Amino acid sequence: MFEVRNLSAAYGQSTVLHDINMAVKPGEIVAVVGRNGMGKSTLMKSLIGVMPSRSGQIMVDGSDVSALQSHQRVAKGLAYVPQGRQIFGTMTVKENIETGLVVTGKSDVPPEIYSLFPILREFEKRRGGNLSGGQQQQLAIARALASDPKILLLDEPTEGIQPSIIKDIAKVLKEIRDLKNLCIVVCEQVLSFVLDAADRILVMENGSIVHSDTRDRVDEAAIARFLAV
Ligand SMILES: Nc1ncnc2c1ncn2[C@@H]1O[C@H](COP(=O)(O)OP(=O)(O)OP(=O)(O)O)[C@@H](O)[C@H]1O
Repeated sequence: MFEVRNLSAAYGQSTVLHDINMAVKPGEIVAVVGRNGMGKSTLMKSLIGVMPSRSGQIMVDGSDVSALQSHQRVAKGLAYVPQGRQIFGTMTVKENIETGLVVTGKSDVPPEIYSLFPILREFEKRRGGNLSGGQQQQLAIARALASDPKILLLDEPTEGIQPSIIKDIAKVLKEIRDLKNLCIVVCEQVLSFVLDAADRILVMENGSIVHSDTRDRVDEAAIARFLAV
């Protein structure tokens, strides 16, 4: 179980996240949607610990990780796929995935990762920088999975990806959820992707969660209005 309680974060004097609360069950995909600048990336960065939170708790299976550094949070089961993917362009595909293995003590890429992303096995020896955007996104997800997480955080995985591949990313997230029973939190702006992938949708405006819907009872028009510029 992943729980965020009254999380706030600020850049200097400017508070960007206000009392965020969410609970994500194993096997659940929760999407946080909102327009540019509403605080989605700040939320992700605070959860993984690349940015400190100001107050609140981040609970992984009942223990608060909010005072821990990022690598310690990864050891506790959090994994992060950053916006823009941030893969290592000069390293091979295999080496990129191996960077995620460090906390597990394993040295070989688990076969299930290559089963989820067969293209990465095929391109194992290629440099990450030579992959297409969609393939790099798969690589970033594979690298995150290599740490054998309980909670997977993804920041705008569809950014810069062509529509047909966006569908594939939604499909693979659901496969990962089913295979590993993970808690998945994904920040997004692409409504079709969210409707495809998420079990629950939270809307963020100006650093607060202002609306929440389960997928089966979603009010698409209401969510679209929040996303309209
Ligand atoms: N390093 C920073 N210093 C100061 N303010 C920042 C910094 N990064 C982001 N902000 C501000 O915090 C707010 C939230 O930004 P954030 O990047 O979290 O939004 P977002 O919803 O992820 O948007 P996007 O989709 O563009 O990434 C914005 O007002 C932004 O200008």
